[in-house]
Amino acid sequence: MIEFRDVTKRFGDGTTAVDGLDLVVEAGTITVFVGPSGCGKTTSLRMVNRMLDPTSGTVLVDGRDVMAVDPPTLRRGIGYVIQQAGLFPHRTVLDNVATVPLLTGWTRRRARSRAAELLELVGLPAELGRRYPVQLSGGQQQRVGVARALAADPPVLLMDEPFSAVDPVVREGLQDELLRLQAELDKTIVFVTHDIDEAVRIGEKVAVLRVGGVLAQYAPPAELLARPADDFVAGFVGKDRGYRSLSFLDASGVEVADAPTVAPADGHAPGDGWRLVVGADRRPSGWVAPDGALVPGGSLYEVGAPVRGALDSALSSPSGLGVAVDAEGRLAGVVTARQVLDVIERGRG
Ligand SMILES: Nc1ncnc2c1ncn2[C@@H]1O[C@H](COP(=O)(O)OP(=O)(O)OP(=O)(O)O)[C@@H](O)[C@H]1O
Repeated sequence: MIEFRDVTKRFGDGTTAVDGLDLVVEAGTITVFVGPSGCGKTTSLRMVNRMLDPTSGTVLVDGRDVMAVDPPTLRRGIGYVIQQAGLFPHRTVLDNVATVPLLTGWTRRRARSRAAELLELVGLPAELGRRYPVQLSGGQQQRVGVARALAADPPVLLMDEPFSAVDPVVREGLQDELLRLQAELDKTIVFVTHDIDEAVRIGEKVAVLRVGGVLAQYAPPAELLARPADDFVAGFVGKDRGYRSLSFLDASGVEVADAPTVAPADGHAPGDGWRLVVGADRRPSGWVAPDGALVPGGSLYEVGAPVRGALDSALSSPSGLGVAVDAEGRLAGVVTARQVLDVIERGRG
């Protein structure tokens, strides 16, 4: 657990970067600090591992005031990942990851074998270990950065805009990977970003800061989107927050109905209404229109997934019927947008 108790940081030139921050980061969770440029996110993060010291107030890690622990000892228990990974350019990928274990006195052999395990853990092929950082893509470098921070198996991980230098598709992949890793490793992670979409996607709790380093709201993402504390938070979480909040409501309340289906081999004769093309494996592959034309399907959604996927499936379907599948991709049934909206309305209670 990490606790900020009335923490203020003022720099020599009089800038107040963080102002009276009170906040508890629960152990084993991902907490995201988000806010506009200059709102004190990085400053707050750096007070956890003593790259900066507070002007007043206390930062505690597992109940201990960080000021009472000498920085090298403190940092051994705290991994740190930054934008563009911050890898050593003249060391191989494997040696980059092995750096911290070597510093803590491991033999070279043991450190390298741990590094190889970690590369696998973050989803990188072993042969990349022999390359130099410059020979990797941005996304691969970020993975190496994460592997390096995990090398000493620290209980706490600080991540400062780790994925902001990569394009949106790679970034989503890295976010998924982080969520997968966290499910396995159960670290206490503080993650800084200025991107609200990233914050609500990966954060279990999100702290929104405003310029001047004041905490505007600290809440789980669904609550932040549904009930912003004030106009600043509402503006920051954005205009389509109503739609985005559908990512947090599950679609299991949406009853699926049987769909009229045809087998691919049945041909595409004109007929009554739309029919879903379903193969022998029960996987849907498109629609036959009433005039017999074959039309590609809209998006599919998995039963029990967030309601956003169900609504998108219905809205994107040429027939107006969203297609639900099970975990193996087999047809479960169809839904209309109206049904999904009814579930959303009921969810408002
Ligand atoms: N060493 C310093 N000396 C003086 N002012 C500083 C120093 N470091 C940061 N600041 C100021 O403190 C405020 C908070 O900076 P910080 O880097 O924590 O913001 P941030 O929210 O992480 O911003 P960004 O998203 O742009 O990285 C800013 O006004 C910044 O200019």
